Amino acid sequence: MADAAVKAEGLTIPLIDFGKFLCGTADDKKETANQVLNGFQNAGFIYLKNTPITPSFRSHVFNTSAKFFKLPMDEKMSHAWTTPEANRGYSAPGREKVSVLKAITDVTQLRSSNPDLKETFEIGREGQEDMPNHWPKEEGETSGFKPTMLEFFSQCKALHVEVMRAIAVGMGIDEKYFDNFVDVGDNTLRLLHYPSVKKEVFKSNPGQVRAGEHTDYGSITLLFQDGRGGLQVKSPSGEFINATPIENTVVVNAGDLLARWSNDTINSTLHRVVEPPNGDVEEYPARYSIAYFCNPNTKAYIEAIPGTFAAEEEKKYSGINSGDYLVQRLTATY
Ligand SMILES: O=C(O)CCC(=O)C(=O)O
Ligand SMILES: [Fe+2]
Repeated sequence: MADAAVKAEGLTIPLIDFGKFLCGTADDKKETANQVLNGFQNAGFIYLKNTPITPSFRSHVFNTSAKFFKLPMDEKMSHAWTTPEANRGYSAPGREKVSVLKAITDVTQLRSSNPDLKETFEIGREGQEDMPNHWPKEEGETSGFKPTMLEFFSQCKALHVEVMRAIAVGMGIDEKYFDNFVDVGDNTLRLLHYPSVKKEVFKSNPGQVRAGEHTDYGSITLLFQDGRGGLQVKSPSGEFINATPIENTVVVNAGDLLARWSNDTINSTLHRVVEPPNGDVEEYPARYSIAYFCNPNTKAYIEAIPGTFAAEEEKKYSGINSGDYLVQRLTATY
């Protein structure tokens, strides 16, 4: 059994040694794969330690991200996010309101009441001619930004493939079953900055959050958080539970498309970012996190994974094109 990273109100999020999947004995590998799959089938969330992404590189990526957010607003706005199809660039605080509501009018109402207290910068697969990435100038504080982010993108892409292999092994299907579905790397690297905020802001607006409750859309999300706290995951009994940071772990959660792909045997669980837990301050410091949203290839056709249904009529969803699904979801969010 894996240790628990989080355990409260019927929510158990396992802390899994992923090194044992990558480099362990055959038994270690199978046992770890089972832990990964069980975590996604129950909490919808897992914590991974001992991934190939080193602590020193991770910290370099966080430092590089912070330098981008320190740029003047007009420079950041010159890289503004434009369309759901491209899903690249900078979003100023209040621009995106993630929400469980899908109607655009409702999202607009929500956005004007309690905007998310965050700014983000999104990077997609490099080299897509019709959707170029935005890159800050390779000079001054942001010199080295592009090679750092491209390297991180590619390390995360590789980790996605390995986590999908663990799911396959857990399911008892061919370890490489998902490889051809995820090899292109149609993923999104999102840098997040939650600016420092006075405690008073939360006190005077009980509904105020740093990021509203939502599920992610794709296959899995690799979430790298700093030590500030505030991430919460919804338990089966409906309570939001702190997903307390554990140094050098990667929080991984299943997204809606993986839930659908697994015929709802895997859970895509609601989560949000709220006022940090240690409230004995006048002002909370800034929080930084990085979400790497993994998706099946844009062109992949997604229908129930073998073994997640016994008979045709047990398939809960019709097949769908991955890219169409994601654009549809993103269109409702911005
Ligand atoms: O910042 C975090 O810890 C969570 C971010 C998140 O859930 C998202 O961007 O989808
Ligand atoms: Fe999320």
